[in-house]
Amino acid sequence: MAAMSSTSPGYSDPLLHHLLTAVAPLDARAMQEAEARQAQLTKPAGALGVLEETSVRLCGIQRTCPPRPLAKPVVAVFAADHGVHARGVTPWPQEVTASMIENFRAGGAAVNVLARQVGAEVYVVDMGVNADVAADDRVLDRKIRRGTSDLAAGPAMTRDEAAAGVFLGADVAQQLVAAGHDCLLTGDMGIANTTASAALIAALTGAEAADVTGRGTGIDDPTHAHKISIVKVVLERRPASEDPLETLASVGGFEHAGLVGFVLAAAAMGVPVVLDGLIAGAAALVVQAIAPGALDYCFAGHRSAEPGHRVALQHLGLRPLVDLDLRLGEGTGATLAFPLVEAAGATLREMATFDAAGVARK
Ligand SMILES: O=C(O)c1ccc[n+]([C@@H]2O[C@H](COP(=O)([O-])O)[C@@H](O)[C@H]2O)c1
Ligand SMILES: Cc1cc2nc[nH]c2cc1C
Repeated sequence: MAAMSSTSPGYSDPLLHHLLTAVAPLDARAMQEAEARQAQLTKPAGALGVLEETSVRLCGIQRTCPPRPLAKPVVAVFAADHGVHARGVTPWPQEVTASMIENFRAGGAAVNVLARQVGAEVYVVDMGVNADVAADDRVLDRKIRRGTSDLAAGPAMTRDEAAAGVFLGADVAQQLVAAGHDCLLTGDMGIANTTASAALIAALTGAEAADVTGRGTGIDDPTHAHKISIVKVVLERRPASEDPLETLASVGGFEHAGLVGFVLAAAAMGVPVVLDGLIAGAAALVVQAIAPGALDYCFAGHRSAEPGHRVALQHLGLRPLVDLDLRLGEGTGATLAFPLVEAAGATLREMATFDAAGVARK
């Protein structure tokens, strides 16, 4: 990955337009072939449940049936800090974002362990951590600013910063795919980012603050009530006329912006994405608002215990592959779910048909 560029590409709304128009519809012929093949495989129709739909969509994404094996998965952990941290919405000090990056670098975080289990590589992308983070071949410097502004007081970032984040995230996806990665898994790290995620989810779904604001890393009842009141303040101060990029700039985080670009670019390249939890769900709502077809390239890895994630998934129309009460982020849910996506594709590639196996039909 030494070839990965350390400089930022330029950015502007025309570039965003290009990224959006590059997302093609899924390949209908490959999906029809996949459905027909599923019907020939030695099992009662539909008996592989969600794996069947997953396998069909994988064919649509890769534009071929059966789908190619997903041999080189990668998790990109988008990391950033948040001005709203100063409002006391989380019990954890902000420096935990930077120290967890060192833990990722050393291979000791949960996502590193789970990624080793499934043969995925882990990259960290510093989108806006409020600390000096050393870049190396696994920790990429894409820092826009050292943390967003306080979203309760005004916009978290400028529209240009949000667009920059989208392009930086897209650039990371492009470089990972150029390096041979064939399935992109989303991850995130950012103390206080569940507040920004709740605000994004409420803004983009119309849900009430109280229905999307959870306990994040773990907060008591008074802090939870305070966090809900902060999200309410954010929703009230937003202008009604925002477009999705403005909403991202207004209430999101730099990691959300990076994730938006990462997902859009993966879709534009025809590469499947496995989404993680609450933070990825919030970013995916921005993607849905600007390029709904890009969601066809996304699998919801899991459902987080955070209430806002349930709301986000419903609005996205995505069914989570696993539901294990995880509420960690980092890409842990996406990484755990990745083998299910690959298993779905393997059924189409490897299962015998009724004719080949000589099994009688009903
Ligand atoms: O992904 C999730 O569903 C999720 C749910 C709760 C917490 N997190 C992680 O916890 C951190 C933010 O929590 P908080 O309480 O500081 O807002 C951030 O690093 C997230 O990755 C992540
Ligand atoms: C320790 C710790 C690890 C995390 N991983 C993702 N978010 C996190 C938040 C905390 C506090």
